[in-house]
Amino acid sequence: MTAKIIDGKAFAAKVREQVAAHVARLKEEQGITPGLAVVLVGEDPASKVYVSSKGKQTVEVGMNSYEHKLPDTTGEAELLALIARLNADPAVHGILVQLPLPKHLNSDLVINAIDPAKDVDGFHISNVGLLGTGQKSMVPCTPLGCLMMLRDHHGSLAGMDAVVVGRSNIVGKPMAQLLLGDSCTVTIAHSRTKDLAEVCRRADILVAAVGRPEMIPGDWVKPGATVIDVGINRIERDGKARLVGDVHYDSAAAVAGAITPVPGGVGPMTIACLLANTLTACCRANGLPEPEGLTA
Ligand SMILES: Nc1nc(=O)c2c([nH]1)NC[C@@H]1CN(c3ccc(C(=O)N[C@@H](CCC(=O)O)C(=O)O)cc3)C=[N+]21
Repeated sequence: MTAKIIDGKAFAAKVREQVAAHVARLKEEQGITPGLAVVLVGEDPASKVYVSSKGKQTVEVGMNSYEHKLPDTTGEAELLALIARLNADPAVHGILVQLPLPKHLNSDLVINAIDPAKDVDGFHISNVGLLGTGQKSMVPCTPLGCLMMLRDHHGSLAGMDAVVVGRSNIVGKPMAQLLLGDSCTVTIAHSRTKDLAEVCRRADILVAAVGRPEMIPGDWVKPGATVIDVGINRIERDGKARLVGDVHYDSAAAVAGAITPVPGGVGPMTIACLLANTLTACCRANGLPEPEGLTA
C-alpha cells in the first residue's frame, strides 16, 4: 500500500480561511478585532523565524499582532510585568510566550502568570486541568491540529487504538487527552517503553512526538495505519540542510494508510490552530458564539 498524504499545508490554509471569514464578521457586526501578543525573549534564530511567520499570518487573517521582543538579559520580574500588562489589555485576546525561554527564567512560573482565558498555547495549569477533566479549555495548538486532521480523515475515531510516542506537556500528554476524548484506546509510549516497536505496531493511529530524527521505521507501522508525524528535526544530509520528522517517511509511507509529511504536515496546522485559538478566546471574552469546527 502507498499511503495517502495528509496535506497539512492545504488544510491549514482552509483553517485560516475560516478564521479570516469569522474575523471579518466580528469586525463588521461587533466592531471587534481579535489581537494576539507574541513574546520572544532572546535571539534564538529558529524562534525568530517562527515568531515572524506567526505575526505575518496573524495579520493576514485580519487580526492585530503585537510582537514583544525582549533581550536575552530580561529578568523574571520584567517579563512578569509585561505579562500582567497584556493580561489587563482588552485589545489582547491571546498571549503566547515563545518557548524555550532562556535558562535563567522559570517557564512554569511565566506560563502560569498568563490569564488562562488568554493562554492560546493551552499550557497554563488551569487549561491542562480543564482539558484533563473534559471541560471547556484552551487546547494546545499542535495536538489540536493533529486532531483536526485525524477527524477529517476518519470521521469518528471511536474505538481506534491510538499510540502516542512522546510524553511532553506540549504535545504527547495533551494529544493523549484529546484522543481519549474522541473515544480512542490510548497508549502513551516513550523512550523507556519496553518493546516500543511492538507497541507501535498495535496502533491504528500512530502519533510520533519524540524529537528524534527518523526514529520510527516503516516496520513499526501497522499496515493501513494513520501516521501523524509531529517531529521537526533539522539535520544535514549529503552536505545539505534538511527538515525531517520523527518517522522514517519513505519506509512508513510504504505501509501506512495515511501519513503527514515533514515539512507541510503538522507544522503549518500548529500556526493555523494558534489563530483559531485566538479567535475562540476573543469570542469567549466577548460572550459571543464560538467558531464552529475550530475547537476540540
Ligand atoms: N509557546 C510556544 N508555542 C509554540 O507553538 C511553539 C513554541 N513556543 N516554540 C517553538 C515551537 C515550534 N513551532 C512550530 C510551528 C510551526 C512550524 C512550521 O510551520 N513548520 C513548517 C516548516 C518551517 C520550516 O521550513 O522551518 C512545516 O513543518 O512545514 C514549525 C514549528 C511552534 N512552537
